[in-house]
This record gives sequence, C-alpha cells and structure tokens, in this order.
Amino acid sequence: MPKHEFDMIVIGGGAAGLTASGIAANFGAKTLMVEADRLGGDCTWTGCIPSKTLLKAGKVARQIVDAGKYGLIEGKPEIDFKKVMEHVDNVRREVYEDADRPEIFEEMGIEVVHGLASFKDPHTIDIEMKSGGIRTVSSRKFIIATGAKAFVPPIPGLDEVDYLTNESLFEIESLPDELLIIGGGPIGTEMSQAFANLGSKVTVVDMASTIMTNDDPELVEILKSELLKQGVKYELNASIKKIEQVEDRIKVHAEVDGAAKIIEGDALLMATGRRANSSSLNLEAAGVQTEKGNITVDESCRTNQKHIYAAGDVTGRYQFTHMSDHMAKIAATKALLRVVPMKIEKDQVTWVTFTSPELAHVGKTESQLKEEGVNFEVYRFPYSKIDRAVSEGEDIGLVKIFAKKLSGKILGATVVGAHAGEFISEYAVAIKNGVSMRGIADTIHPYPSWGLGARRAADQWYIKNQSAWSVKLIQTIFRYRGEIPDYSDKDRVV
Ligand SMILES: Cc1cc2nc3c(=O)[nH]c(=O)nc-3n(C[C@H](O)[C@H](O)[C@H](O)COP(=O)(O)OP(=O)(O)OC[C@H]3O[C@@H](n4cnc5c(N)ncnc54)[C@H](O)[C@@H]3O)c2cc1C
Ligand SMILES: NC(=O)c1ccc[n+]([C@@H]2O[C@H](COP(=O)([O-])OP(=O)(O)OC[C@H]3O[C@@H](n4cnc5c(N)ncnc54)[C@H](O)[C@@H]3O)[C@@H](O)[C@H]2O)c1
Repeated sequence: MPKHEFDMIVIGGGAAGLTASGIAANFGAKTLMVEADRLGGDCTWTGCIPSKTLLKAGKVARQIVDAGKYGLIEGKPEIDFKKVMEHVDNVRREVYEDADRPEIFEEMGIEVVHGLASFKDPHTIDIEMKSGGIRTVSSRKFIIATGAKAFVPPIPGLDEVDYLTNESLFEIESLPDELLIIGGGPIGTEMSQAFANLGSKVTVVDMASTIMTNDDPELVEILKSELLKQGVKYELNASIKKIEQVEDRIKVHAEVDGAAKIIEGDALLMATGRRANSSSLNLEAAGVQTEKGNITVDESCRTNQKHIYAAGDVTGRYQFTHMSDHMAKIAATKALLRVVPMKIEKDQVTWVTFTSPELAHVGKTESQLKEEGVNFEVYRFPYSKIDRAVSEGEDIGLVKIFAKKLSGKILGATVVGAHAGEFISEYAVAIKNGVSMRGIADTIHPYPSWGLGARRAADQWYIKNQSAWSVKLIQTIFRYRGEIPDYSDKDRVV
C-alpha cells in the first residue's frame, strides 16, 4: 500500500498549473490538479486574453480614425461597448474550450478537482470542495502554482470608492467617459490605450517619473509620446493623498510635482502591481518559506522543502504567462526526475507590452550590463529604415541591441514598434544559442518582411567594425585605387 494517495499534486490551474500537471502526467505520475475557481487562471479570464482582445478592438477603432493616412475615407468609429465586451468574453471562452477545460486534462489521466487547497502537513492538503465538504489527500510531491492577484495600496478613502481591478475590468458593461488609471506599468499602459481608442478620456496617474519603469527609458519615451498623441494624459510624480467618491465622480487628491491637484474621472482602475496568492495555503503547516508573501524558490523552482516546488506568479519572480510555463516545466521535471539539469534561464527572459507600438525586451538590460561591468556596445536601428514599416505606415520605432564588443555576441535586445513582440523572439533564439550580430547579418531574411529589420539592424555590426586601415590593407594586397570611405561615425545608420 503506497504511503501517499498521489505522486504529484498541483495546486492552481492557471498557466503554470496546467503545464505542470500535463508534464507530470506525461512522466507517468499519478497526478491531481486542484483549482479554486476556473481552469485557465489569470491569463485566460482576467489577464492576457481579455486585455489583448480589448486592445485589438481599440486598434480597429483607431484604424477607422486613421484611415485617411492610407487614402481611405476616415470616420468616427461607432462603439457598441456591450458588443465589444461580449466579443472579449467569447474569445476567453474559445481559449478555455480549446486549451483549458477539465476534460482535456482528465483525458491525460489527471484528476481535476475544484476547491480551495491548504496544507495540513508537508505531505497532506485539505481541499474545501466547491461542491461542498472537505477532501483530504496526500502526495509524494507538490507544485504550488496559485498565481497572484491585484495589489491595491492602502490609499486613504479608497475603501469607499467603487474601483476596478483586472478582476472586474473585463466585466463592465458601459464605456467609462473619463477613466482614471492608477499605475503606469504594463496593465495601466495597455489598458490606457485600449480605452482611449474606444473613446474614453484616459488619465494615468503614477508616483514614478515615467511609465513602464522596467523597460528601456529611451524606448519608453517613444511609446509614451505615441500614447500622448493618441489622447492619453499623464499625471506623473504623483503622490496620492486620498481618493473620494462624490456621487458618480471619483476624485484623486494628489501632489503632482509638488503642487496639490485633484484629478477627476467617472471610473478608476487600480493597476498598481500584483501580490502572490499564498495566504490561503497555510504554508506554515508545510514549512514552506515565503518572502513578502512570495514563495521562495531556487533556480530549479524548489522551495526550502525538498518535495515542494513552486512556479509562476506565486513566486513573485517573472509575472508573465510564458515564464509561468517555463518555470512549470522546470518544476515538474526537477520534482519528478530530479537529476535532469534544468534551471530558470534568467538571461533570456522576454516580455512584451502589446500596445501600438509594441514594446518588447529580451535578455540583459543596458543598466544591468553597466552594473555588471560588461564590455558591450549598443546598436540602434530605426523603423524608418525598414521598408515594410514604411509601406505599412508604421515607421515609428527603434531596435536597440546590446552585444559584446568585437565578437558581437548578443546579450540583450529591446524593440519598440509594430510587431516588436515577434521581432524579439529572433533575439531570444540568438541569445540562447550564442548567435552574434554577424550571425544574424549573414542570415537571409525575406524582403520586405518585418524580420528583415532584425537583419538590417545586425548589419550595423559591420558598420561599427569597418576601419580605414583594413581597407588600406585590402588596397595594398590587391592594388585597388578607390578612395577610402569615411568610417569615423561608427553609429551611422546604413
Ligand atoms: C491584465 C493583465 C494582462 C496580462 N497580460 C499578459 C501578457 O500579455 N503576456 C504575459 O505573458 N502575461 C500577461 N499577464 C500576466 C499573466 O496573466 C500571469 O503571469 C499568468 O497568468 C500567471 O500564471 P500562474 O499560473 O502563475 O497564475 P494564475 O493564472 O493566476 O493561476 C493561479 C490559479 O490558482 C488558483 N488558486 C489560487 N489559490 C488557490 C488555492 N489555495 N487552491 C486552489 N487553487 C488556487 C487560482 O484560482 C488561479 O486559477 C497579464 C496579467 C494581467 C493581470
Ligand atoms: N504584456 C504583458 O506581458 C503584461 C501585461 C500586463 C501585466 N503583465 C504582468 O503583470 C504585472 C503587473 O502589472 P502592473 O502594471 O499592475 O504592475 P507594475 O508593478 O508593473 O506597475 C505598477 C505601477 O503602479 C505604480 N504605483 C504603485 N503604487 C502606486 C501608488 N500608490 N500611487 C501611484 N502609483 C503607484 C508604480 O509606480 C508602477 O509604475 C507586470 O509586472 C507584468 O509582469 C504583463
């Protein structure tokens, strides 16, 4: 009689939990997945999918406004917001049906249970079943993948205000006239554009001096100036003193750049970061350590308890679906096969903010490289030199690459512009496989693709490394007689 009922229990059925249970079942482990709410988690229901669908609706509306630029008759889009939100919901359901519903996992041999899990001891959990009652189960191994939820700072008066978070935003039925967004991170920035394009007057309030503080400041400025042109207003360097609801108006009392100001709207979205879902788990009973609520894991996603792993947002590490997926693969493989050498690929982390223009990053940032004292060079290539961008009327953007001096080995890249999120994967492959700038420059890319921009940007390596002496040497050997070009500007864009 085995000591434990299961080989693996996965707690949480979001991006990380779904991947972890699938892998566990594929390794032949008797697996249980517990989900408190709906499989699919944040990404499907309250995160990536509804936000990207809403952004697309806004983008289509903007294309109607901008149609004149292409020689077409421009217009004022008529927004049926209820229908937009129905569309958002239909897309969520389509994704759920296609990839997240329980039957898909049950067919893999996973037992799927709906209920809230909490540890009873290091090998046992109680599940407060959605259907009623408590079920107690034990397992040899665990993966905790309980995600995160919106963190709402304790601002005086906020408790009395009818505010939105990402959990309620995609359920609203009417378009706010004046939307206030506190927080200019990825959530605030994406939603500011979506709602501005759909017709709301949007003001983003942030205590920082700029938006998107995890991204390259030079590229953030390009994105911000586009958002300003599209009508988004900013109140930055804002210290919020209190927030009040006066009938159907919301008033944010703040000190902006040292001056008192009241910023008003009729709806408020709090986009002020995330907090791990760890408090319901009774982690003390399992002896699992946390730091500020985040479950502490090593590079193999293992907690301080040998048989308990954690992946995704609950670790507070990289709060992206693809990173939850990546961590879940490592957690499940290490937990069940132990010896396989796998760890978080922290030098290749990518992220994309899906605004227009998109803002994408992979690998080391410029400031990280400076702090680490790495000898690197910065390559810049503007979208205005990419023929596809010009022909599509989307020539605002910049490719910025950080590569080792001389060898041109790529260490990091960041792109702002149309399709930046697709561009960045080429650099991710390059970084993972040690491909240099020259490697990309010498790879045939089709004309006139967006990807050709990556090759053109890599051509800059040749520009940086051209020198008068090497041409003189060629001339001497082959007795050529042309003039020696002026190579003094190493950053000239060709
Ligand atoms: C508005 C928004 C937009 C986003 N856009 C993007 C994007 O474009 N790209 C991107 O990569 N990332 C995006 N993200 C981030 C992404 O959604 C998350 O990183 C990802 O969903 C995290 O997956 P997870 O599995 O760790 O957690 P979750 O998806 O949150 O899943 C955790 C699950 O655990 C369950 N749970 C919690 N406690 C318990 C318990 N005690 N017992 C049982 N079950 C429990 C929850 O109900 C939940 O379903 C976005 C996030 C938001 C909020
Ligand atoms: N496209 C994507 O991949 C995507 C999209 C959305 C969210 N996400 C994930 O979700 C995470 C959370 O996003 P987020 O935008 O909520 O958080 P964030 O932590 O990235 O940004 C929060 C912003 O709120 C500001 N802020 C916090 N408290 C404040 C206060 N009291 N007053 C004024 N400003 C305040 C901060 O200065 C910061 O700019 C992201 O870090 C990302 O990992 C990813």
